[in-house]
Amino acid sequence: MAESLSLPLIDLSSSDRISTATCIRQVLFLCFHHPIPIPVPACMDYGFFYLINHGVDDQLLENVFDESTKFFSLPLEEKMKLALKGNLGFAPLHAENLDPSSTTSKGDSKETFHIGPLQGNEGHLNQWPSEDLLPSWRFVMDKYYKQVLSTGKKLSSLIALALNLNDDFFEKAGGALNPPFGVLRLLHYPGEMGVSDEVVYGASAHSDYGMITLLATDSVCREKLKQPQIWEDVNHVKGAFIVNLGDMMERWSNCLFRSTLHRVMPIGKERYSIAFFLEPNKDYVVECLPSCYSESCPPRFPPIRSGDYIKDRITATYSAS
Ligand SMILES: O=C(O)CCC(=O)C(=O)O
Ligand SMILES: [Fe+2]
Repeated sequence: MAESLSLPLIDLSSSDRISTATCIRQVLFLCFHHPIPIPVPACMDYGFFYLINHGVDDQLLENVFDESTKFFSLPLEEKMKLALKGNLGFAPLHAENLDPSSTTSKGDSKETFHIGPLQGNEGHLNQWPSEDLLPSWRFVMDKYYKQVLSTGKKLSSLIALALNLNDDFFEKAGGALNPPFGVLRLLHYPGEMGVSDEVVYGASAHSDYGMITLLATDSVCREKLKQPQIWEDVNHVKGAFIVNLGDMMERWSNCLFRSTLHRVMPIGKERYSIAFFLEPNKDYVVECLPSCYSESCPPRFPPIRSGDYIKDRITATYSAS
């Protein structure tokens, strides 16, 4: 049985930004691997936190869940009209395997829908269900995308502070989020348990690829950096996002901050969740942040174009199944 975990709460509306950033630093600090020691209270060593007072309307979030339920209830044939193109649109059950190293060839037991940037060069690439079928879909998704993007950008300024950078580093000085690249991902898990001793994952073990993930759901699991591995349930807290960092952020921060492995197990009933992945624009070159290396702790990774890094990771998850 997985243990249940209560994560630290980060209040995005707090006026004490320095204390909030310090708390974020404690939560995300990768104390196991980094040579620069920071005292971390054991209870903070999670890599995930709840984000409250984040500015996204509760009602809007509910509307997104409703629209998502309506979409995934459509006949497969209808959904396949919007099949993934350039990683945007619908991916059916078992199309993706989030753990390409696993021997489970069936792929994850979930279906997804991706919405990318609404404006700019990429804006026209999104696929939208027909208005006859889902008249409110586009309006609701559009509004949610904008609100959650704004939340992600505010959070990025706290993460910058937590990394001893100016709070506008990601938006202005570094230019990574100017413009940002965000992907809204709707997920539906049918909850099938598999037969006999076959292992079925809703989402197999993975860490996210990008910078910051904001997740709205009822539960998710994460793995401790501990042997033997212990999986613990992360409970749903009403009105809070579950936040974790992706591998790009770990790399960017020279492993000062961590991404954390997590997975979703089928529970025998349907489940919906809504993830938002915030990433730098595709042309941004991700190289060790100025505050994250020193003579004794040089950069561990070569610079890489954000778009190339994400593309390689996505290709691996769809080709493995
Ligand atoms: O559905 C969830 O709770 C988690 C989904 C997830 O980890 C992902 O899409 O990367
Ligand atoms: Fe994930």
